[in-house]
Amino acid sequence: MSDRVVAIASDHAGYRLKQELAEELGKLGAQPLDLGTHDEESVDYPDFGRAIAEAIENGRAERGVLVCGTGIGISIAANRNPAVRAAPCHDATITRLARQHNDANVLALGARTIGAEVAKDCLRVFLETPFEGGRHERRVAKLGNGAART
Ligand SMILES: O=C(CO)[C@H](O)[C@H](O)[C@H](O)COP(=O)(O)O
Repeated sequence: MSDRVVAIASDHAGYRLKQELAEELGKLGAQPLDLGTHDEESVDYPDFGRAIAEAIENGRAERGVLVCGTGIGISIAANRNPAVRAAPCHDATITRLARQHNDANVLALGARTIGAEVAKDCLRVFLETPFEGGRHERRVAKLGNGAART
């Protein structure tokens, strides 16, 4: 994989896993763009979902990774931006399908619901799996998202 920019962000619950995944991104050949949070002090996940969405929308990052306690709240926040297709994932299989069928451009993970090794598996699959296109192209187009396919 080339050194594409992948934005990464979390709330307090996801902070530690976010740090591990930022390091993992480098090992996978991507360039992490860390949009916070920067410690475990309590913060609000919508602020970080929005930050990732803006980075995708304005082209600062090609993809995004979000971590909160469950991956749910922060993905809901990111998905309010039409440039984003954020998928909350809990294993490699669902992550693969999120790329192949949904062309997900943001991976959302729950630091309180999955372990670090599973999260790293999800990250690798998220980066390596191409969108299948074909029948899925039409369906993704109907989502109305304007983001480029990557
Ligand atoms: O999972 C989350 C949102 O879907 C958040 O990361 C938090 O874990 C959740 O909102 C609970 O927050 P807390 O203040 O850490 O109890």
